[in-house]
Amino acid sequence: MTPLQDGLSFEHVSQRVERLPLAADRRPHVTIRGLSKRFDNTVIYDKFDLDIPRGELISIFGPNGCGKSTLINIIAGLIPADAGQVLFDGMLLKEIKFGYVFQNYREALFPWLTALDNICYPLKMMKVPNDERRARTEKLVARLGIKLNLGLFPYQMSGGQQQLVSIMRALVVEPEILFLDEPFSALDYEMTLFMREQLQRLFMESGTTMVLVSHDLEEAVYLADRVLLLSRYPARVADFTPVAAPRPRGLSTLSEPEFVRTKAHCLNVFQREVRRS
Ligand SMILES: Nc1ncnc2c1ncn2[C@@H]1O[C@H](COP(=O)(O)OP(=O)(O)OP(=O)(O)O)[C@@H](O)[C@H]1O
Repeated sequence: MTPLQDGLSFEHVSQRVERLPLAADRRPHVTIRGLSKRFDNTVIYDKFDLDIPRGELISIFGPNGCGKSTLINIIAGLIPADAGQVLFDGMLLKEIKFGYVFQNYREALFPWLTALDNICYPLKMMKVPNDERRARTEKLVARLGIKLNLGLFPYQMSGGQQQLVSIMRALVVEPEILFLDEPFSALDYEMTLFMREQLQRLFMESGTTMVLVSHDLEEAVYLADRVLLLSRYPARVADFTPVAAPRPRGLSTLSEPEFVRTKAHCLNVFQREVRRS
């Protein structure tokens, strides 16, 4: 067993996990039409259109400040668009269940609640009875194969464990879509590698559509079914690159010729967009 921080180990995440079949149809899960957003005089999006396929993990990558976080924040309803429409299978955000994982897990968890109570919290807001809340949370943790003492408070957990609790809290409501804004950027490298495997496992287990903002091209390609490459603002889709590598992906994936080619292609598109400014 490869020991990691505070009782987490690589062993259980390295088990081969069979990928749940994707939904047979490839109709878009999210449709974005005519999205416009400006901050002061800066136009970040101008009549932006995008389809996000169902059951895929989409990484968003692009030049600094191009509008990656703005895009997921608008889709997730955290900030308003100036114009345009975002629909989820034809429904509005308020009609669906979704989750959001913030970069700053330290501020995202309630420090006075245990891991279990943090994860249960959204169910409490949904007025799910206490017994059922606990049962659903324990079932989720067991299903995901995560070894974590749920009686610990955030200050007793490593950064990775806290972020894992944040992700489980987002998943406990069985969201149709999960948004993650640079979820690992505050973690050290060892924990980042571990958490990538955890996220891949969660994605394969749940089949939830996921939209991830990443600053790390290798991470963006490694985790994604497709990489959304944005131009500088006003942002447009520079490319929406499919990543063909089979799952579960591991360290050997990084040196496979197809993976290396895909990453090089994304880097070329990125550099073209950076030079365009
Ligand atoms: N609330 C705001 N008020 C004014 N300008 C903002 C606001 N939020 C974002 N911006 C600006 O809009 C642009 C896009 O911001 P956003 O955070 O979406 O970019 P990003 O691609 O996620 O950035 P980064 O690569 O730095 O993470 C940036 O130039 C940013 O300075």
